[in-house]
Amino acid sequence: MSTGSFTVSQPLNYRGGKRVQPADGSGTEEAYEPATGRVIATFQCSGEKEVDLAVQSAKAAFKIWRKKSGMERSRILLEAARIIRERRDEIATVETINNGKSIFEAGFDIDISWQCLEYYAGLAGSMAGEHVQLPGGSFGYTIREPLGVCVGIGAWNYPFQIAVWKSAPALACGNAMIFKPSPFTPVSVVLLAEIYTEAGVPPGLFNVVQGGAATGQFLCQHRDVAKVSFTGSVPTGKKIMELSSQGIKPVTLELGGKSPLIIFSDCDIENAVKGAMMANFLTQGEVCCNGTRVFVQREILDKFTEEVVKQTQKIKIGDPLLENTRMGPLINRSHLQRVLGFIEQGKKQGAKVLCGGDLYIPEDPKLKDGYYMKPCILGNCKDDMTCVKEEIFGPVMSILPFDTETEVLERANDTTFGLAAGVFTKDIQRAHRVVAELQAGVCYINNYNVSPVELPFGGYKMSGFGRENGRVTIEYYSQLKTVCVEMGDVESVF
Ligand SMILES: NC(=O)C1=CN([C@@H]2O[C@H](COP(=O)(O)OP(=O)(O)OC[C@H]3O[C@@H](n4cnc5c(N)ncnc54)[C@H](O)[C@@H]3O)[C@@H](O)[C@H]2O)C=CC1
Ligand SMILES: C[N+](C)(C)CCCC(=O)O
Repeated sequence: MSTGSFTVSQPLNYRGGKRVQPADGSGTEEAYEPATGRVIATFQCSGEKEVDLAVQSAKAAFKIWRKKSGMERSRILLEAARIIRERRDEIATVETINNGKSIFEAGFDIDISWQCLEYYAGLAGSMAGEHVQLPGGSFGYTIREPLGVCVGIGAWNYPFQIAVWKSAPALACGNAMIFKPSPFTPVSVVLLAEIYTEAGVPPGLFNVVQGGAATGQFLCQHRDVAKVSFTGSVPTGKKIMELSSQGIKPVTLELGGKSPLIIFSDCDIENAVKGAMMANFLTQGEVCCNGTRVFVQREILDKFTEEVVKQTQKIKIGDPLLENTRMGPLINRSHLQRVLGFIEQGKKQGAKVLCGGDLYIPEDPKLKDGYYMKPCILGNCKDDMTCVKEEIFGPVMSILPFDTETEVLERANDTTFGLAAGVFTKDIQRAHRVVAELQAGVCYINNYNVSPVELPFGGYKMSGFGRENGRVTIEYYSQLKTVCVEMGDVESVF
């Protein structure tokens, strides 16, 4: 498969165990191949009727699935994990074509996806409640039950992985799921739906509806939807919470961030430079938990800056399907313009471009309409600059000098976001002391942006609530039933 040649299989909705044309529509959308700017799919957004059909189909599948034992569900999810592992390169290729991230990186996203399925398959058999002894031989017990039909709404930066992070725990707990990907990246999640069917889930257990805001709203408002798990921006997160509140539906919100990465002068500089690059340049910087505010202790500011600029300039940009490419195009033209706009504004406010920050035109003529830019490092940054305060969602690192631990903690926490944070130091007491003060849901010590599926992921403050991955996520996809058992006679008040 080479860039510019991929054909998308249609239709892109998936219901009742097969691809379907939506029963009704609310407009059409186009999906692009960011590497070339080519339209790869035109598709209809699902209307209210199609959303309802998807919900009815999921309800029917839920009736079958919830009756299966945890071990039965586990076996099917393990089979799905095995198929994903087997088709890793093919799925990664589709992800790269539709998202633009390098094939090298997309492969890791697919690895994390099958690992996530294996992890929740492992937990499916041990979902259990408690037994509580009460006076007089009476007792109570709790049962952890699925919620029903859950909705997943995803962003475009990790299309396949986001769909798995939501569906693996949902299905493991015995729920059904309807997933709506971002209209920018409609393609890979349909492969996931087909894989679930091949692995043996009942038809309708995992349905896909395509569309944008209107389709998303129909899903959140549907009376038979029990829960909504959302990954995306803060403004949309607020709307989803509002819509879901009408039906008292629980929500999980994985929203944006402007995370701090604190580099102390006693760190291992080589690792800190690698960490800062991991914190800023994966998926062209379009990562919610990126550590874009890089605070560097003044003693090592020059040395660190020189090295991180040197390494950033070496990043190989270009055709994302080539094995040695490390940075592909951004998601679309308007997002590219928005990211470049942040850099322009930063310059006006006094930031200094230390490298990159402009368009990149690859030599290969077929890539000339792609959305490439050179990764950017901004020096001379101040805390109140727009580029330091707002989420850019592109390959732009801001370097901010600091002097003391107390000062840097104050500045690091001075944001409405709270998704992630990182610290590089060799002083282990300081590392834990700093982490204890950081207002962030995910903290890294001496690394950044690794995401083992065994660990919970999610934000503090306006970065959202609820968690994905880790054992705790079982609680977000299940509800607790209490059963009180009387072993004696009823002592009535009346
Ligand atoms: N915390 C996390 O795990 C992640 C957070 N993000 C955040 O996502 C943002 C970028 O992703 P985008 O796709 O541009 O975000 P977005 O908020 O525009 O869209 C996200 C999803 O919500 C849908 N949507 C939009 N309006 C809706 C409405 N009124 N009702 C229901 N659904 C609606 C979209 O179609 C899309 O599927 C960034 O702010 C980023 O930080 C992205 C990835 C991971
Ligand atoms: C995999 N990781 C940690 C780099 C990013 C995951 C969160 C996201 O979907 O942006």
